[in-house]
Amino acid sequence: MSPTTSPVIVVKIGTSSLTRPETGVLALATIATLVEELSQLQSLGYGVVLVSSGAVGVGCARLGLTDRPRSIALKQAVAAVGQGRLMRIYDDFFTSINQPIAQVLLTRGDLMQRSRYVNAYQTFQELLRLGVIPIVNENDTVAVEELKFGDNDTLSARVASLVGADWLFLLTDVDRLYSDDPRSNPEAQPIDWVQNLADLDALQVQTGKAGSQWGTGGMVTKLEAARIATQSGVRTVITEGKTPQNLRRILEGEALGTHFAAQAGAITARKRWIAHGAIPAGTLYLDGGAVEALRHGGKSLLAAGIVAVEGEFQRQEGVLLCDGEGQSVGRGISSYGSGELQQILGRKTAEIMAILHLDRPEAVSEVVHRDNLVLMS
Ligand SMILES: Nc1ncnc2c1ncn2[C@@H]1O[C@H](COP(=O)(O)OP(=O)(O)O)[C@@H](O)[C@H]1O
Ligand SMILES: N[C@@H](CCC(=O)OP(=O)(O)O)C(=O)O
Repeated sequence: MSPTTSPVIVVKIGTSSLTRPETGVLALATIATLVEELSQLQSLGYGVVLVSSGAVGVGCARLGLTDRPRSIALKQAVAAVGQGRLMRIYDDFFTSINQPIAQVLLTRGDLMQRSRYVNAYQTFQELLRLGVIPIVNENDTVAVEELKFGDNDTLSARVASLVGADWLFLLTDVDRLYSDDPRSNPEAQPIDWVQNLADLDALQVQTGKAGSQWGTGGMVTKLEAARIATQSGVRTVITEGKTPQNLRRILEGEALGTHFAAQAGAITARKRWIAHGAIPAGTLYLDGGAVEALRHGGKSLLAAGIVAVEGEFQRQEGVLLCDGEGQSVGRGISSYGSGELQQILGRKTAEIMAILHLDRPEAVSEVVHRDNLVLMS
């Protein structure tokens, strides 16, 4: 895969910024300004990807529904109405300033298999090379529960990870992250810089549960998005959507919004797929020695260090790695299926040879090779 060399930014805008909360009517001035800003960034040499919510909100407004649909079928039908309207509006605005756009609708399953992930990557690369701004949303109308992103914050983070973006901007209806929901707690303190997401636990940041009336996930999913993106080496910013001019000001160095530092040691494209594309099909529980060998010894995972295997999976499927307390250690691709692993867990090479009827020690593989392993906490 040969990546584009220009810096790439992924900008996610939520329903709460695209529509007026009281009426659900489109915030046309915001959309027009966003369109102008993104086109200018594109002409300044940035690769630009827009992740836009709004299909459900716009669909509801079109159909005169005043509440967000609860049933899955109604939501999927409403999204089908709204997505077309949304793209029509974007296309009108972008076309009036000669900026080509593309619609990319994804479901979680599209990033799951390595071949589909690489395919999606190549499509984005071509679009960026052609000077097109891809506009991404979840394919809400056909997404099934098990293969859904569920919210566009984490979708945008996975897209940023997929395309190897430099920046992810999460545009919302608050100007930054606060120590608590500023709508319900006027004492909430602004947070400008997050070096490491673990720092937020120390600061006891409260995120509530839901978002605004039309939003999905609120701040919880934005923090999850920041975790996914920063682990992939993408600097992430939460800032307000009603002033899209802030994007350029931030790129020029102004301290606006909440910034999350990209984590050191950015991982390769293949490891980004292992970490954020592949869906783990099972869990391997490791003993203390194995956790230590992975975290500090730079080693591959051997069967001897596995104490339990959960789930059913085939060779070359993704697995979660956890310590004895069930805390996440990382993710990897297993060289063995779950059936074989149940037979060889805790065993040494000579025993594995006998159990699997192998004739030489070299035929015994590491369970997760170092190249197929991503450490995460
Ligand atoms: N700690 C916090 N800091 C800032 N906003 C918060 C916090 N906790 C909860 N929120 C809420 O998150 C909302 C934004 O999420 P959401 O409605 O899902 O927006 P969007 O549609 O942009 O995704 C804000 O309106 C705010 O009320
Ligand atoms: N895919 C859905 C958006 C889901 C979502 O995350 O919404 P939001 O919290 O407004 O970004 C839609 O287009 O309505």
